[in-house]
Amino acid sequence: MTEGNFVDYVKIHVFSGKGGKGSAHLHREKYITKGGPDGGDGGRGGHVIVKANKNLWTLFHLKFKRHVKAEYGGNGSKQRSSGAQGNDEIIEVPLGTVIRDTDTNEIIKEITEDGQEFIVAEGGMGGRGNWHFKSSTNQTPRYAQPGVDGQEVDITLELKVLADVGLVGFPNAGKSTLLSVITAAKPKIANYEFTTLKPNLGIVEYRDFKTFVVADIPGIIEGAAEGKGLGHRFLRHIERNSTLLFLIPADAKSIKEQYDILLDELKRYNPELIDKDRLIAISKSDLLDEELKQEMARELDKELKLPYLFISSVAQSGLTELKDKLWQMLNKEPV
Ligand SMILES: Nc1nc2c(ncn2[C@@H]2O[C@H](COP(=O)(O)OP(=O)(O)OP(=O)(O)O)[C@@H](O)[C@H]2O)c(=O)[nH]1
Repeated sequence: MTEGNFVDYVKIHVFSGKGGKGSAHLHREKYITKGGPDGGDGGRGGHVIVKANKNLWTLFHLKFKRHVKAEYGGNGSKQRSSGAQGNDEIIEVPLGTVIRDTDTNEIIKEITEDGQEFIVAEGGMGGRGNWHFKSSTNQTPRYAQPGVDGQEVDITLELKVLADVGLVGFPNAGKSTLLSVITAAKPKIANYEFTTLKPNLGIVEYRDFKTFVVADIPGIIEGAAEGKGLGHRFLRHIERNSTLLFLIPADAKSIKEQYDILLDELKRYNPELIDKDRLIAISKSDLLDEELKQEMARELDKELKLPYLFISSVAQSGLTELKDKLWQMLNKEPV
């Protein structure tokens, strides 16, 4: 799908470079005295490599790239000199990209770590020059190997969106409204297994093209009561998720109490979730006047042992601070 700059599916035809020819050069003097083949080896053809870049979040830059072709290896030449290696072609992709063989639809590789490289089409080996064969009785002095052909593959790149921030809150807390005001695009989710849960995912475009994905996690709370199957399937897709955002409406009877209930549900559901960083956003804070807000803040400072902030999707307040805070939490050095 394509929405703005968000592209999560592209097909590319890749060719690696053919290896250079080995040289069949004969050195005149040596030919007479020592049997003279001195042709060097051909260089390897360029590979086509898929490489992970953690600063990317979309396949948009590949949208119009139908073909990627790496350079041929250079031919060998006289005096045993080897041909140049063909330049590799690098296709940069975000983390979470799955590479498939377009013809068979088989997964060739999943790109999960920054800097990870995977050769999708290997450059052909260069041919050996004739000097390798000079003592061989069954080759003529003029014999040198041709370069090996490059590979030609159709690949499909698919971006599997993993959430960075999991949004947790009871129905009516304002989750959908928040997502609609802080996110720019909605990743395609139709093909994923957790579709039945209809998680609400959105991409937050943060300053300077940095982005993160926020997922409303309906399955966690409701799933806890209904049985764990569905929710667990969904959870696999939020494994990268490193921060939990609790959304609690300002008109809740007690913020602390709602938070404790949500946390308890999460813990019962999957204790590992509790290891993630947590932030509370008090939604619908436009319902509070300044005095009330300050009173509430004084209380929360005493009661809560985690950061919180007031936001309002309707009044568009506190949203920049929220994004800043989330970004900061997502990018802190691991302890
Ligand atoms: N005053 C005020 N109302 C809000 C705000 N955000 C959401 N609401 C209202 O709160 C109600 C629930 O909002 P939703 O965004 O649908 O809440 P949700 O958490 O997604 O609810 P579920 O889909 O049931 O899980 C709606 O009537 C919204 O209009 C806000 O910032 N201020």
